[in-house]
Amino acid sequence: MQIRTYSRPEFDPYGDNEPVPSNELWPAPSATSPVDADVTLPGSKSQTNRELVLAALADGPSVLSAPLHSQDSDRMVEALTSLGVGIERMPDHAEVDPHGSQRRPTGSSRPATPAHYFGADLRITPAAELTGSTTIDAGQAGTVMRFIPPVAALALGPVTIDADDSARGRPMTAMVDALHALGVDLADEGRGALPFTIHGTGRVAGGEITIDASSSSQFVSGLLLSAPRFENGLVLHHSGERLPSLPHIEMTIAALAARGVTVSSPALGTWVVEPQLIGARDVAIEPDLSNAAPFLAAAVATGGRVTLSGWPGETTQVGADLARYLPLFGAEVSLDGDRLTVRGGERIRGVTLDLTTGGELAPALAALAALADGPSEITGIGHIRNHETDRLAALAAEINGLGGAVTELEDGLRIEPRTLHGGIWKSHKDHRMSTAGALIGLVVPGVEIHDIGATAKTLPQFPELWQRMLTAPAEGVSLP
Ligand SMILES: O=C(O)C1=C[C@@H](OP(=O)(O)O)[C@@H](O)[C@H](O)C1
Ligand SMILES: C=C(OP(=O)(O)O)C(=O)O
Repeated sequence: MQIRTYSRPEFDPYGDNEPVPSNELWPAPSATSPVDADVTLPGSKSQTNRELVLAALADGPSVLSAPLHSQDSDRMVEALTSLGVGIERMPDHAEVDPHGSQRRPTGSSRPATPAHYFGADLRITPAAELTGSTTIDAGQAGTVMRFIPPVAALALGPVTIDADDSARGRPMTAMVDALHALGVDLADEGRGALPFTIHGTGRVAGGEITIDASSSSQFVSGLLLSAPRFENGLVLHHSGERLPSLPHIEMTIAALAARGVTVSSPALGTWVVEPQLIGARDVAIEPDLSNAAPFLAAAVATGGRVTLSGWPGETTQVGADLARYLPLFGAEVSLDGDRLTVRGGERIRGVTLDLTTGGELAPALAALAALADGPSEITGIGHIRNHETDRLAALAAEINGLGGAVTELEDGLRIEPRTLHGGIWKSHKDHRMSTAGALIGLVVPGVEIHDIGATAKTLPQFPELWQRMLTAPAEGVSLP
């Protein structure tokens, strides 16, 4: 067992030593031959939840096409609805081709059905006035707990924001301090954590503030998304030593720009937003490239091929970096139009990787590294101890539980090559832990995942899609 000195205090990597009920175990399917599959995935969580917020604050109705439908997006829809925003599920596209070709619904001016269409489009109608007197459940969604408080501050009346027990420990101090500094009346009893109540007056003064966003980029994104609606706009400085997940901040700035809002950055770690209208706009959501990580890594793990359709030509999604990370493990990556293909090599190489910008990809890449024939070091990801679980502790515990040799570093993992064996892999209520375990289970017989249901956070179809990747490769992978 590794000595853990850095873990989140409440983290218990081995669980409570209670036996896991066998009916809650999901036997991870084994790949009996190299995977050879076409895959289609639903919309990006990060884009869906940003566009929901921006559409709610915009100057007219917007339609989101091919949004994600999952726990995280449902929590965002419920939060905005309870503040008075109109969100309507539009009738399903008339002709859905789940295998990727683009078709226009008959007799409709709506855009062609995107290849990654997995459920209703959404029409969002902003409220004339956001209303409080409500309680919002952020569930496990970091995007809800960090994007909604500034929106709630714009509402009239008290808004209490809470989260799942497992998520109440995620950092919120930067947001609490920011809102106080912006003149918002927020009662958190000095805890700097959820739950807290914001007593909105229908307006936020705005101004110049400094925060430490080193524990999550979502504080910056959350403040920028609402800033155009602050009376004096926002000048935001980040003061901490590091700033993780920069592409997610770029995604926020790009989403604002597409709605006519300019965010200037006169210096590194400073953003300026003038008070202005947020434009109404119809937006097509891209497939979730972070959720693509375990699927594309499956090609590498099995020495096979996986092709993902709907790969965007230009994107701020950090998952796009998989195209340069997977070759480090020995894969070949090629792009043909919107189809990205990953082919695994004869062996899986160990890697040295700084994942500061893409911590979200760490569970899948660490699982792949645990299957490599050489040592790996993945660093720059101390902040992922603040994700759904302490991911560094959880990955070390679960990989070591299968016979691996993983050492926790302060900001990463060192992974030595070992032959892994079957056993129980706990998800720690973390969707990316569930999918990382499934990846290892492809090539290590007898891996059983506790709580595959955790994948509902961002990809409720994961078990079916994963199974189909193995059993229906010729037809492609998709759900009707
Ligand atoms: O803004 C976003 O959509 C996200 C930002 C990142 O958060 P952190 O900066 O906390 O890592 C990422 O890990 C998370 O999954 C989604
Ligand atoms: C860290 C993640 O989620 P959240 O948006 O809840 O922070 C994640 O999806 O990997």
